[in-house]
Amino acid sequence: MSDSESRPVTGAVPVTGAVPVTGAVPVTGTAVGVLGARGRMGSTVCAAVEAAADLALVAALGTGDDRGALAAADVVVDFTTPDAVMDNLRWCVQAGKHVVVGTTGFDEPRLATLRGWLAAAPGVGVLVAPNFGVAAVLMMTFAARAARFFDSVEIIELHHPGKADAPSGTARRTAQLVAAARTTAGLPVAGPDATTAALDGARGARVDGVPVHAVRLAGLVAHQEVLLGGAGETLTLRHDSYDRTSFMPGVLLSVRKVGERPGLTVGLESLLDLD
Ligand SMILES: NC(=O)C1=CN([C@@H]2O[C@H](COP(=O)(O)OP(=O)(O)OC[C@H]3O[C@@H](n4cnc5c(N)ncnc54)[C@H](O)[C@@H]3O)[C@@H](O)[C@H]2O)C=CC1
Ligand SMILES: O=C(O)C1=N[C@H](C(=O)O)C[C@H](O)C1
Repeated sequence: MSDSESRPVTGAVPVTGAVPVTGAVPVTGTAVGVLGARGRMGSTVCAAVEAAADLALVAALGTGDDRGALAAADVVVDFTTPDAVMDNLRWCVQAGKHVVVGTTGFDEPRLATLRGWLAAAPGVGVLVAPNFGVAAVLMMTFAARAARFFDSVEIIELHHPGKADAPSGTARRTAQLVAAARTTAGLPVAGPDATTAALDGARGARVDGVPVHAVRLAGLVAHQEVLLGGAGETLTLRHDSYDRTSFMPGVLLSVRKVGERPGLTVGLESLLDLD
């Protein structure tokens, strides 16, 4: 969503640009700043923070706003773009801010860079999660556990047409988890496939060897199917986010916990006590 399509956030703090708290308003609870505050996710996060009794929204920033307005924040939440997020992260870590990152685009080189910045900022915590939906995390976890019992696995991710990237961060992470589980079990990552694709892309893209297919369709929000197939049977794990409020419990949990976890945490599952 462009900033010109910004939507209002209801609550005490009008989110029409940088919203610094100058000290005149006493802040109770954890002070939260949001980057990407006028986007689809950022605006939803602002509303969720404002509705939480133990959190206070102290800055809501979009493209071009001065990050200095984050001075009052204990925790910064970033839902911007894969192009913008690393610069934001470097700024926040150097400023000593804990960060919760929902923005996608994190590969190993990016995570390594982030670890390097964090090594120079002891005590600062950053949590990066490709999906804050609890059901989505469960779907990824179940997929990894199921992967070794089947011959084949493929992933279909389906999203709204405004999504900037493909494949989704969730699909990438799912494929990585599935591939790792199959490798650990001594199985080939890719299932049997005798097809010669007549057109590039007809068989999707491979992420760590797992075929991933991306659909962009009006009316959708965020959805994923993991298809697992064996002798005479299949298992389909499907997750649907029908509304962006589905991500808010995970975002707020992360905001509350990130300060207790110095260094880098990847994935919401680290906070969910899954075995
Ligand atoms: N981890 C999760 O659970 C979820 C992650 N996402 C990811 O979050 C990201 C954002 O998604 P949407 O909100 O749908 O996109 P969006 O396009 O609606 O919002 C992004 C906003 O960030 C702003 N922005 C760009 N650069 C900025 C900067 N340097 N500083 C401040 N603001 C900046 C843009 O102007 C825009 O308003 C994407 O990477 C998406 O894949 C989306 C949904 C859930
Ligand atoms: O852009 C989105 O909308 C979403 N992005 C994340 C991703 O790429 O996995 C999470 C969710 O799928 C929604």
